[in-house]
Parts: sequence; C-alpha cells; structure tokens
Amino acid sequence: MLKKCLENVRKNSPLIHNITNYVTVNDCANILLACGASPIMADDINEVEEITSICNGLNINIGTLNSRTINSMHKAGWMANRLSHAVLLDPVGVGASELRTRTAVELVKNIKFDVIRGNISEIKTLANGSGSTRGVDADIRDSITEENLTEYVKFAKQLSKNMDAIIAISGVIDIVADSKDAYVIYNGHKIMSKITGSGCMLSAFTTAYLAANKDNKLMATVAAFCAMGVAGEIAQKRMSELDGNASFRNYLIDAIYNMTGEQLEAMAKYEKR
Ligand SMILES: Nc1ncnc2c1ncn2[C@@H]1O[C@H](COP(=O)(O)OP(=O)(O)OP(=O)(O)O)[C@@H](O)[C@H]1O
Ligand SMILES: Cc1ncsc1CCO
Ligand SMILES: [Mg+2]
Repeated sequence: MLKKCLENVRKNSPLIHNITNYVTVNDCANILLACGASPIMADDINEVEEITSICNGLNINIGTLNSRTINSMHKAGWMANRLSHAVLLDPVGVGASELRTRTAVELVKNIKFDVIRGNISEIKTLANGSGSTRGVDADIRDSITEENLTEYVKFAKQLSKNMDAIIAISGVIDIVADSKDAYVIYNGHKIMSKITGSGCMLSAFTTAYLAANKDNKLMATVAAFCAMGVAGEIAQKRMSELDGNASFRNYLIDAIYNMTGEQLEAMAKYEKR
C-alpha cells in the first residue's frame, strides 16, 4: 500500500500549487521535485485561480502570512475545491498572533481541506479556535507520548469529524486520522526538529501524495508521513563528524529522491489505532 502510494507519485507526477512562506519555499520546491512531483509557487491574487486550475493539488501554508496573500489563499482554495483538487492546510504558528488564528479559522470554515497538517501545538490551537503558541515550533508540554497517545488519537478523530478533514499531526510520534480510523507513525529522528521546514516540506510532500492517490487519501497521508520519517532516519545515518543541520537538510531531500517503494515498506513503522 505504501509502495503503491509512492510509485503513484512518480507515475502521475502531480503539479502542486504552493502558497507558502518565504522561509522554506525553496525546500518545499525541492522536496516536490525529489519525490517525482513538480512545484509551482504563486500567490498573487490576479493569477492564483489560473495557476490552481492547471495544477493537481494545492498546499496552503500560513507561515509568513500577510494581508495580501490571505485573499489569494481563499481564491485558490475556492477554485481547487470547485475542481476537486487535493487541498492541504499547514496552519504554521497559529496562536502566535491574532491574525494567524483568525485566518486559519476562516480558511477552515470556507475551504474544504482534505488534510490539515501541523505540529501538535498548532492543531490544538486550531481545534480550540484560540490559544497561544510559542511560535512555529511545538510546545514541549504538548508532546505526544505513549502515555497520552490514546487520548490524542481520540482527539484527532473527533477533530477530523468536526473539521471534515484528515487531521495529520507531526512530532516525535505522528498521528494521521479521519473520523473513524487513526494511524500512529513512529519513524523520524529528533534532528528533524533542528532544521526549519521539515514540517513545511512534509505538507508540500503530502499534497503530492494526495494528488496522486485520490482514491485513498488517508493511506496517502500515512505513506507520506512514513516516507518523511524514513528519509529523516536515512539522512541522519549519513551524517559524518563535521555535518550539521545544513547537511542534514540536503541529505533529507536526497533520501526522498532515492527512496524506493520497497525501502519504504521495509522501514515504515506504523500501526492502526
Ligand atoms: N523528535 C522527533 N523525533 C522523530 N521525528 C520527528 C521529531 N521531531 C519532528 N519529527 C519529524 O519531523 C517532521 C516535521 O515535524 P514537525 O512536528 O517538526 O513539524 P513542524 O513543527 O511543522 O516543522 P516546521 O514548522 O519547522 O516546518 C515530521 O516528519 C516529524 O515526524
Ligand atoms: C521560521 C518560520 N517563520 C515563519 S514560517 C517559518 C518556517 C517554519 O515553519
Ligand atoms: Mg510547521
């Protein structure tokens, strides 16, 4: 199943429209190329509908939100919904400012997202429609652990029902849930939180998996999360003495570029909950 999802991305080579932040935009473009998809970044209000129309999926990331792009996000989302394209929201830093929280809540209200992907602090804030986060990184106190896993799985399923979207939470342990089923993913390495953009890359990458696997969006999301975690493990093993987070970032993209379906099946660590 995971293998098939990965291979469908290479076979279909989906074109992904990204309205994303200027911090990690290049990493998002490269991870899409690495997995066999194609990126296009476009956020001007006068072209977003046209751009989305020629694409297969839309990735909306509010990382460096500004008043100009908010309208573009709504317009692109509306068109993507009309054309039944895969649509994903990454509510980066929701809770860090009133503008982010209000924008994320409005987007969820007006656009049908297939997947909402964030770290646990972002997803909790979005669920409450208010709250405060420290910034773009998850608060350590929110961490998903073996002790609170059952509770968080229940939370993710309920939120999926409320928001009519797959809820995909990343962290030490990842949870991917719709209203009925949840999968818990144990892949990854702690150094992934030492580069900016592992989450943004995961969102762009997941949008490609959704666009290429429209008949099973839950498993497409699980496959994307497993693949990113596996890539993190492979990249970390490749690091030598003088390597730091910059090399790791490159190794991570390389690992996605070279990943085979067999390797993904062999290394993926996930279970249904
Ligand atoms: N401590 C960890 N152990 C294992 N995997 C991790 C760890 N921290 C993050 N990851 C992995 O890193 C990827 C990104 O998740 P993370 O929760 O850090 O996203 P994020 O906070 O949105 O990142 P960013 O905003 O910097 O782009 C996921 O694949 C996740 O599984
Ligand atoms: C650091 C940062 N600030 C806004 S977006 C972003 C990238 C990680 O989410
Ligand atoms: Mg993030």
